[in-house]
Amino acid sequence: MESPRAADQPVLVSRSVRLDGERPSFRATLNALDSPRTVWDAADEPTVVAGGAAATLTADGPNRFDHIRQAAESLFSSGDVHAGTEAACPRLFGGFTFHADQPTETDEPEVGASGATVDTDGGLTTEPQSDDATATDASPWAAFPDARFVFPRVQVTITDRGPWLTVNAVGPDASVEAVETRLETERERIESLPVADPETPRPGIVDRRRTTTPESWRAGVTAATDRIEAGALQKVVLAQALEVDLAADLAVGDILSRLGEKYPACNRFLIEPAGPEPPAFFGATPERLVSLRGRTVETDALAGTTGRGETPAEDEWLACELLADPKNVHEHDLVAETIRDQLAPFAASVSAGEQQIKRLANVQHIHTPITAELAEDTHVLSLVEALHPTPAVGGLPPDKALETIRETEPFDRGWYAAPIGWIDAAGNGTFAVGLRSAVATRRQATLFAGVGIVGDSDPDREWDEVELKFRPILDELEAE
Ligand SMILES: C=C(O[C@@H]1C=C(C(=O)O)C=C[C@H]1O)C(=O)O
Repeated sequence: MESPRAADQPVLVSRSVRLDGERPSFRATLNALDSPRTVWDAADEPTVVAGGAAATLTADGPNRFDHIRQAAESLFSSGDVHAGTEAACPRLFGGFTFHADQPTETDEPEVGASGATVDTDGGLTTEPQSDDATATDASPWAAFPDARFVFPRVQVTITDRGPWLTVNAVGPDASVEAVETRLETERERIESLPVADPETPRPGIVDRRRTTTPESWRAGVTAATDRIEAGALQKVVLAQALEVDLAADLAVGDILSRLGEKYPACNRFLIEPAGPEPPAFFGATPERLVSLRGRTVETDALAGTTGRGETPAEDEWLACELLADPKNVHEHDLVAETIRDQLAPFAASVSAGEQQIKRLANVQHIHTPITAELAEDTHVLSLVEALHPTPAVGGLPPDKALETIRETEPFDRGWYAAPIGWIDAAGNGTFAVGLRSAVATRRQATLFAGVGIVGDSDPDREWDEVELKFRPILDELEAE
């Protein structure tokens, strides 16, 4: 049964089926899917592993959130969807750059009425879409536009009650019959994947280049604290990049699988642009930007950091010291207050929980959970736009902080510290902040880590905090 379609409108067809047998291995599933691949694994949500692009939405510039929202609404409005369970419903996965006006090097296919570029696969072909960027481009972000969302061709959703498979198609040639046939072949393929398979060893690092020397870091932090003391700025988050050459090929499935074991409270993600050997942006971030279900919003203020102890008693001591430290509490309070202010125009009510400790394998953070009930129906991307960047990754006031970041950091943040997540047809979604992350090609990775600077920040202690925040990814790249 086909839905009516306008001749000039892309049509979306989506079908899902429950997979039988034991859940296939995460790595085997990821490795079996075509690029561009997506991984999304957030607390209290089903894990999604997806591949291929039935449609790709891209947008540039300061209005990128709005352009993607409009393009997504238009895409989903043409839907002929049978999902079987809510978790298997078709979704768009992607993200944004940190700054609004990155130079981009994408192809320019047809531009949709929304201002976003909508590129469909015209049905169910298996040709990879073309992007010009290759591993030899100077910026690791050359293949990442200001905003990019992929509507996957194949989506495997692992729920508490078992795995589901979704197959999507978009375009004038998309047909229910072709999608149902593909659903059957993909089901056979995924069900026959191994439930366990051997991991490859960590690749090892042969060379590393830090963007920032200890001297230039000290100078940058001191210039920022001078600005704060002069009253022009309250807080700024300064970051560093670390570029490493790998001794063996990067196996992103293995890295994500180990990150999941070591950082179970974090949100794992993988985003690939298109191309035969696309770069990958991946990580395990502790920070949720926002999640929206209906009119209920959940978010987190996460800022203020200390290390882990050698013993549970030392951990506890460090946590108590962190919660009593005026510098870290000030840094945290600025974030929590700003998030509440940013949500206020949308909300009938906003409430913040108790300050608590979020304890990860490498660090401990101060964490305040924040919830809100919206006054009216709102798309998750409108909230993303209002919240990004929070002072946990930008600063206060936002304009002065962004100016300081641009003047100080000698590299492009790209998608680091920016919103990464998913949206569905109803405008629900979850977005994380792309931290504890790297952008990598087969033999090279660039890692990012930043710290909040307030008036009494000490450059050397902040340097040590950057080191701790590189650890999650660095540990997975260094040979044992
Ligand atoms: C900027 C980063 O982390 C952010 C900064 C923190 C801080 O300054 O204490 C803590 C958590 C994050 O909000 C990063 O991990 O790169």
